[in-house]
Amino acid sequence: MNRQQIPVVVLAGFLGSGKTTLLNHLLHHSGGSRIGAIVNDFGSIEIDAMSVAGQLGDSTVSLGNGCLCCAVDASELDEYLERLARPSAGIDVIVIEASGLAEPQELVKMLLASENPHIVYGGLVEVVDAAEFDATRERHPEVDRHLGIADLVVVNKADRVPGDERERVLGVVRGLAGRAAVVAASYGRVDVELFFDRAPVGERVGQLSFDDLREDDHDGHDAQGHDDHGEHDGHLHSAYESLAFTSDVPMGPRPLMALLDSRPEGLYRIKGYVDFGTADPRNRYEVHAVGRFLRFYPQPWQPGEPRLTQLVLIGSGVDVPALEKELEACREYAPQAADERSMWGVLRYVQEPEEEQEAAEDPTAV
Ligand SMILES: Nc1nc2c(ncn2[C@@H]2O[C@H](COP(=O)(O)OP(=O)(O)OP(=O)(O)O)[C@@H](O)[C@H]2O)c(=O)[nH]1
Repeated sequence: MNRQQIPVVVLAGFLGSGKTTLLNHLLHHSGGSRIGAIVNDFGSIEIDAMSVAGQLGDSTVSLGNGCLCCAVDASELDEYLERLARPSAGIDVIVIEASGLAEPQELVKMLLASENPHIVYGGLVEVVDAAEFDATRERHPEVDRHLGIADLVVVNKADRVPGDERERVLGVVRGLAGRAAVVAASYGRVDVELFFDRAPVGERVGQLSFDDLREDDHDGHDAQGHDDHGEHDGHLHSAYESLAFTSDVPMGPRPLMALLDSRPEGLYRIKGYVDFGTADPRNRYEVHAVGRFLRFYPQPWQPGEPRLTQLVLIGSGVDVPALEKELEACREYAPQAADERSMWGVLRYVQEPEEEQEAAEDPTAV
């Protein structure tokens, strides 16, 4: 193999399965290897890019708003690959984190079609949420097809399911994944070597059915700049809408929790950062909802950091204008005098750091 060629690994998986968590794990455990990352967010606020930015400086680039699989042409992707693959960047491997609604075969196809001599397709890694696996397959049978073209499947969130259930899910995934390696993980903690030293790439690509990669060809709409991707029939994201919400007025913890606690079933994914203003002036609250799972992660505001709430909400069959109005109604223009009880509803969803650490380190959980 040409040693100059940098492998480009596609990291895919349904909404909230743990792609960004896994990417951060790789970045923290890359040893002497330098990783370049391309992050493709579905919503127009680049939450994923923000949560990996800072770790990589100029070796992270963000392809925001819209699924990469529906880019009109691959030129923007090529441009980023070109930038990261330049010898002066000193990068050893490039990871593309696809949006949770992207069609992986479209991305693989783009990489195979790339004329950049410095890169080589490095395989498809699919992340699966063990706790949501059955429900996701039920709604989206096409997920089976995604697993069928993967080179490595990470069955993540092993800590969230009991041992026998984990074995059952692993068995089903192995059946669907063909010859791909299948590993269980918690918080994306996979062996980094396994991730980068994927099976001989040329051989694997040769086994991908070209028809498989070609099917779903579309007429080239530009998804960039639109939050509504309804025109890409057959693609996972065709049934999803997203809302990007930004506010420089703090959010009232009580109304926001009332909204989140009664969120409709279809509102599958929420991510971003919340400013609760005087209710907790020291911390911003990173928030993640995946299905019925909801978690807040308080983090101190950095000096000079603009106090903003930035949320991306992704769902199917959601009344987006109504949701936006409800969020707007949570803004707190005239904060009450400090009332620590107002945060109780939020704190129910804050996990003790030790608890999370234990779950991640528990050898029986992986
Ligand atoms: N319990 C548990 N939670 C996890 C694990 N991995 C990720 N999470 C949590 O799941 C939520 C979503 O994780 P992300 O890494 O943002 O998922 P993602 O696939 O990048 O999400 P999208 O980009 O929106 O598709 C976050 O709250 C994570 O902390 C895990 O192994 N166990």
